[in-house]
Amino acid sequence: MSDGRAFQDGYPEDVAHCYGCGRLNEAGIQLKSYWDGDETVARYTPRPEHTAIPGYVYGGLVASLIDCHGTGSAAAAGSRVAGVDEASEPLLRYVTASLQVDYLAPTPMGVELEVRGVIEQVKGRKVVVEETVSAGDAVVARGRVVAVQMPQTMTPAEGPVETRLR
Ligand SMILES: CCCCCCCC(=O)SCCNC(=O)CCNC(=O)[C@H](O)C(C)(C)COP(=O)(O)OP(=O)(O)OC[C@H]1O[C@@H](n2cnc3c(N)ncnc32)[C@H](O)[C@@H]1OP(=O)(O)O
Repeated sequence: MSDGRAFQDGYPEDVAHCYGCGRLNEAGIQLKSYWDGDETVARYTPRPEHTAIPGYVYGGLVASLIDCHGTGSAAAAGSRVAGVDEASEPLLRYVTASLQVDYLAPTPMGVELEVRGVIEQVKGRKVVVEETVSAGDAVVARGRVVAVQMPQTMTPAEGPVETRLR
């Protein structure tokens, strides 16, 4: 995994509150994604409240990891193509247009999960990312995210962060 700034730490402050990946959302997952060669990677250990059946991870959490690793990977890939300095400048903002998830095997609790992304396409305002989620050697889910640059009309709500998160 490459060192340096996580993709999500490059989000502008006014859009850093996402439940899955916002660094300013203290109640959230705060997923961190990085380049690993041409692929992208994030690691996360689910918390007890992410339980489905005792001993197994809630599928919505797995989907959230795919979602936010996908949009983060899109931000990094799209910014790279646009010539943004990924180490220091704010990354371009991407939102989820489509999220597909296939659950291949039960996801065990108590294990660090690895999310891997492959950038399938960068085209105009759109980035497509193919992903896997693994628990140890087992691939437990596959996913696909179509991310599109955040529309101008989707402006962040006014007011303090605490109010926005209520
Ligand atoms: C910045 C950090 C934020 C972190 C975000 C974390 C992830 C999130 O939870 S985001 C929240 C959930 N997502 C949303 O609320 C988005 C709501 N949807 C929208 O705002 C719009 O529909 C949006 C932006 C996705 C697409 O807008 P629009 O400008 O109409 O796109 P449009 O110009 O038609 O399409 C662009 C490309 O995307 C494709 N596309 C658009 N929607 C979809 C879709 N649902 N499925 C597949 N492809 C799609 C189009 O086909 C087009 O591709 P191509 O260029 O190859 O023809």
